[in-house]
Amino acid sequence: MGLLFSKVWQRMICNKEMRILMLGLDAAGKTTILYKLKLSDVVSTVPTIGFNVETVEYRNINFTVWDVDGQDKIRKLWRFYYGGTDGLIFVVDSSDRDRINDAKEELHHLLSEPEMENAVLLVLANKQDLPNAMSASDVIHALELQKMQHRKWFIQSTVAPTGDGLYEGLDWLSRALCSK
Ligand SMILES: Nc1nc2c(ncn2[C@@H]2O[C@H](COP(=O)(O)OP(=O)(O)OP(=O)(O)O)[C@@H](O)[C@H]2O)c(=O)[nH]1
Ligand SMILES: [Mg+2]
Repeated sequence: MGLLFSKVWQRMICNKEMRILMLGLDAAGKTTILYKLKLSDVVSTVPTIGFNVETVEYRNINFTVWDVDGQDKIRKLWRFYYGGTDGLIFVVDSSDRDRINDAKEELHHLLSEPEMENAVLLVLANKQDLPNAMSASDVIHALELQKMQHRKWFIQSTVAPTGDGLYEGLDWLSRALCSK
């Protein structure tokens, strides 16, 4: 698995600085995914503002995961740290039917930010191993992805702890970003 991922990252090197942000509700699987990618050591920091930021730097790629709990003050901070995001990875707990609507609202709120204007969107329908998980097409409808007219997006089913689907998702992202 490590080898496959390193190939994906090799392809992501296209002589461009890239900012990739990974977000999603709490417990969606973001940290698990970040570790699974094992690019190098994940740097986890708690800045004075009091929330977690996890970053991975690999050549031209800056990969950042923010703890987001729907607070507007955190969204305002992205603006401070980042001029714009090239790729947004939005992680969903597909088994959490109770909160899929919250995830939808969070996603659409995020995408309405000016910094996200040119971002391509990769949705990871995570936790597909759980018996009650929604399928990727259920997640498309629940998140109303089909309504997005002007954004390049892709959905991928994943199981973060085994890495299933991550390669395919990142492969799409690298192609989408390098052809931008
Ligand atoms: N069954 C199953 N469990 C998963 C999967 N992905 C993550 N988990 C578990 O879900 C829990 C939350 O995962 P995290 O990676 O900590 O989630 P997170 O998005 O980083 O959560 P916050 O840091 O709280 O925002 C952990 O117990 C993971 O082991 C998956 O695909 N399947
Ligand atoms: Mg986390």
